[in-house]
Amino acid sequence: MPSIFAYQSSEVDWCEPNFQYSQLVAEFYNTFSNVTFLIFGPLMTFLMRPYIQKRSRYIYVLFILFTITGLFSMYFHMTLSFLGQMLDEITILWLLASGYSLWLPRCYFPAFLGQNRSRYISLIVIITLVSTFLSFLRPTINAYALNVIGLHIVYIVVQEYKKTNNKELRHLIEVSTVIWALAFTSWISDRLLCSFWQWINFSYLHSIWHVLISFTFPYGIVILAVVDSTYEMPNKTIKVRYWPRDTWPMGLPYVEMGDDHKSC
Ligand SMILES: CCCCCCCC/C=C\CCCCCCCC(=O)N[C@@H](CO)[C@H](O)/C=C/CCCCCCCCCCCCC
Ligand SMILES: [Ca+2]
Ligand SMILES: [Zn+2]
Repeated sequence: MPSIFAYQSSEVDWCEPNFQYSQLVAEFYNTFSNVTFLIFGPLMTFLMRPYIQKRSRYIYVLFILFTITGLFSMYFHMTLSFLGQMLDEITILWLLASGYSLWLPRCYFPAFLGQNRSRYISLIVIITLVSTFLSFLRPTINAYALNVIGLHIVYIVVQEYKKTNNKELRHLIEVSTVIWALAFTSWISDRLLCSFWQWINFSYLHSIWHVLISFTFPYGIVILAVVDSTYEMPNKTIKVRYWPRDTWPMGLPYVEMGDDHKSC
């Protein structure tokens, strides 16, 4: 049985041919396309610092987990090791769990919790701990299970789209849903249609997934922060801004929070 550190000890191998450019890096494009995680994580932490300090310092954990996901994903694609796979997937699991704990609106809580966030967070921690252990049983299905959680997040976002008249929020949801759909299509077709992509000599869909899914992070965070503010902080104003300039046709969304009262 190979060591968990050994190159190619994972049962999962992506469509990109291995060791094409270096003996050290198994999947070159899949490894370096994670660089956007290393940029967006620290950048979003910096841009959203005033919001985080007013809302909850636990949000720092989410941004740190996002950046670590990029590092572990690089390590996984560089080595295709079992350790790399598990570090990558377990970090994503805890990243999603932190997002659910912080921002899931209370109306989506299971009825037996009675809208109590502390009890809900305890439930999320228990489910995530159990899932962490279960992930070692059938490691090949972990990534599919994580995408099912991703589908649930999209479902919630679409429900909020139906409820709101806020044009800015609707725009953010439209853009992020398109980016997520393109990302997911790239991920699944890399998994299921690899022989076709190799036949046309284009086996880089998983690296396209990395770039697109890293863009859904700032969008997802901003959408959830805006939705959360309407439920949890109705007397605070929250403003969506874009980096590097609000006036540019494309940019990274982030939020600023004012402390002025909406109703006086
Ligand atoms: C109410 C819930 C709030 C949760 C908010 C969290 C928002 C998170 C947004 C993005 C996180 C992306 C993390 C992706 C990590 C990619 C690393 C990777 O590529 N790993 C692969 C192997 O290298 C692995 O096979 C991938 C597994 C699937 C991961 C599924 C992630 C689902 C993300 C769903 C984002 C939905 C955004 C919705 C916007 C409309
Ligand atoms: Ca490969
Ligand atoms: Zn990957």
